[in-house]
Amino acid sequence: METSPGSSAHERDRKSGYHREHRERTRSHSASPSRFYAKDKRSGSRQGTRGRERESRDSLTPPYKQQRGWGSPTVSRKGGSSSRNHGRSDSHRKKSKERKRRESKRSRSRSRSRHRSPRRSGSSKKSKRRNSSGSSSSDLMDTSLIGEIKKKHGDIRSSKSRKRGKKRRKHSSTSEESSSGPDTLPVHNNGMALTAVPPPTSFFPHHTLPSQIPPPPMPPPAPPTQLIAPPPPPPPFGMPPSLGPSVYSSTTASVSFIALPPAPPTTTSYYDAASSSRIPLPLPPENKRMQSRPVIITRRGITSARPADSDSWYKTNLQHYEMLDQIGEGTYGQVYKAVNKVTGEQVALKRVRLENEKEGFPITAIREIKILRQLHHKNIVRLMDIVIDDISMDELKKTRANFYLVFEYVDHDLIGLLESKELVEFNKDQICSLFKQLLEGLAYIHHTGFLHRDIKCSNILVNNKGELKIADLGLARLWQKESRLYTNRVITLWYRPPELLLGDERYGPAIDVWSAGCMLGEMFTRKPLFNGNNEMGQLELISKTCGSPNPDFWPELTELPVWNSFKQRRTYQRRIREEYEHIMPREAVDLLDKMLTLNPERRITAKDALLHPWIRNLDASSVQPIKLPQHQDCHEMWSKKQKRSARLKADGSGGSGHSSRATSHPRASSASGSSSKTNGNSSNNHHHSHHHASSVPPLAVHPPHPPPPPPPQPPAMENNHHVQQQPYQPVFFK
Ligand SMILES: Nc1ncnc2c1ncn2[C@@H]1O[C@H](COP(=O)(O)OP(=O)(O)OP(=O)(O)O)[C@@H](O)[C@H]1O
Repeated sequence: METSPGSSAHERDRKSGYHREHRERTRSHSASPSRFYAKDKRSGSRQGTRGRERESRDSLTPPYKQQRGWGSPTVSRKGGSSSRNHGRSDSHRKKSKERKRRESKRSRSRSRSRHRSPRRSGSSKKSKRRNSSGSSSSDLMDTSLIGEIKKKHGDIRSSKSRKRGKKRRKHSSTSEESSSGPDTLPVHNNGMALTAVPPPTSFFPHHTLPSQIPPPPMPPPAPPTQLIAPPPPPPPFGMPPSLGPSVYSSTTASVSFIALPPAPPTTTSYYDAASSSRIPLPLPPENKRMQSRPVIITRRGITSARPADSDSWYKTNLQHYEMLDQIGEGTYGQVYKAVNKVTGEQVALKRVRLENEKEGFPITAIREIKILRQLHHKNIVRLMDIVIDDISMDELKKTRANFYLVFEYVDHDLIGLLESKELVEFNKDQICSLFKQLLEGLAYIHHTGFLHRDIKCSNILVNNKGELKIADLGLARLWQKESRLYTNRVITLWYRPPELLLGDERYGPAIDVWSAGCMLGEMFTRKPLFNGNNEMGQLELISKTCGSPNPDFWPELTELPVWNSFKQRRTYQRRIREEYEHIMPREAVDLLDKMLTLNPERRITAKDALLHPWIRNLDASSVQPIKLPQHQDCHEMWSKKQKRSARLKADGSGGSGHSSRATSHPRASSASGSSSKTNGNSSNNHHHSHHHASSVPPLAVHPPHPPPPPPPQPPAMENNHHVQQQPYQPVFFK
């Protein structure tokens, strides 16, 4: 696989990515977090804290898939032919002994020559090559946006090469024609190329099997195909997948086929950076699209195939969404609340800034897309689509199109809730319930072979039903024990574990467990456990509560790069229990103690934490639903604005001083109060008439909601989380 260790991509990573990463790391090693944040916000990437750009395009295919041949069902043609031979010799055995001997001799030599025949092996190779002609292996693995668009919309080669392809196909058999081209692309399973088992013809009556493949033996009479759902009529333009594909399952095959309803033709086009032009994307004929693009779902493991709804990707553009509010300021762009104009479904649009043309699409965004497409879990935010601006050629010459990741919308983030003390209260069972969901999502991420590397309260989303979703996988990466060094400049400082602070580059899932442990304490105290200003300060704070790092119980400590230069003012004893026993239930403190173990080798895993008595003994039926503010979405950005305006009021300065930064943009004042709760519930609400056309700049037109009384914040909280000090950026949508 292109991304597996030892492959060329991996080698490239090692040679270029790692060295670049290492150089940059040494250059910026001692930057303080405040510098990181400032730099982050200026440059659009949190390099200092998170090292997003430093890591090379690493393997994003989890090892559990690589090792177990995930989703790669293959048909053994050999098996078919050899069984035919057996059948034939069986029939001859019944005849005279002499004849049988001669016949079996002949059959043996025939079978030998069949295996040796260069023509046959050549043709089989050729057929493989031909089969992949419509989609070369690189094409198959091409999960780039353009690659995806190609797959989605068919062949976008130049007309010249199309003609060439046509000529070539003329000489080949009809079956070859049917096996090449965009409508017969081998199927992807989460970015993995799959050798698709040819579906029984009953699934796709018009599907022509390739003639160069020797006819398979007659299968044993299969039980009739079970129709689970009849194919629905084609959805209207832009209608999302909720209308769903029809699922056919075969009890004989190890795969299921999802026959997707024919999608209506669209007029999508894409911007080709090389030619600086907008290229229309031709679509394959409607009838072909349904028949020959089965999605294969393997029956094993946690993750199945790409979600069926990914088939609707790239069929919409920004015009399908109505922007409502800005809800977050991300590393590579703003996050907006929006609504799908057709379905009324609320979504979060994460804008991908393409500031530097040379750098192209940010690697963090590519990572987030690739990884999220492989993770399907109720506690991980769902990536639904990727859309681009729909702008004219003239506009494109002057500016650049924006990409938007379309996520399911989640009403609140945890930091927004924790900081809204007047609005939200949690009891210990509710905290336990939320934390259990966090552990479930995290255990899943680790089980699939990834590290999140940025677990913190603002990346944990909670909807009005009390469901928790882990978000922001821009820093996540595939992890393989002992495989290579990783940058230690990941995880926001306050949630960063001691091994990373001491320069460890061979870390593992334990880093996320530490961050989650910090969150557990924070959910009870409503303030960060360790809010250091720099790495050494952070270590000092950790040591005060968790005890000083000591090689006696952490032998690998002496091998860590920073250990020798790490001078502590004094030696601290561990006092987690003393500090938290009066705030948290005793069992929760015990779990906290295990999660905040200094030695990562001894730290509890997410999976084991789920078995901890505090989590395991939670009686879900006795947990009262959390009373979440239905009238107000609580996100970090909103919360910061509340604090800022409270401070302004307290100062009585009325907008002078640094606060003028926050309102410097003409739209900022209306925007700042406009974290409007437009639709009450989180999903599938039909948008109300007061939503405005997307051609109107959304931030300017929404009447601000009356903000709740600003919570009085202790001064210590002011620097707790990333304060988004930047003024709103004006955004104009077509
Ligand atoms: N699906 C979503 N639904 C609702 N709000 C969201 C969603 N995704 C993100 N947000 C909000 O936007 C904020 C920033 O999003 P996110 O963390 O994904 O962006 P980022 O670029 O990675 O930011 P950061 O640099 O802070 O990690 C989140 O803290 C959250 O408040």
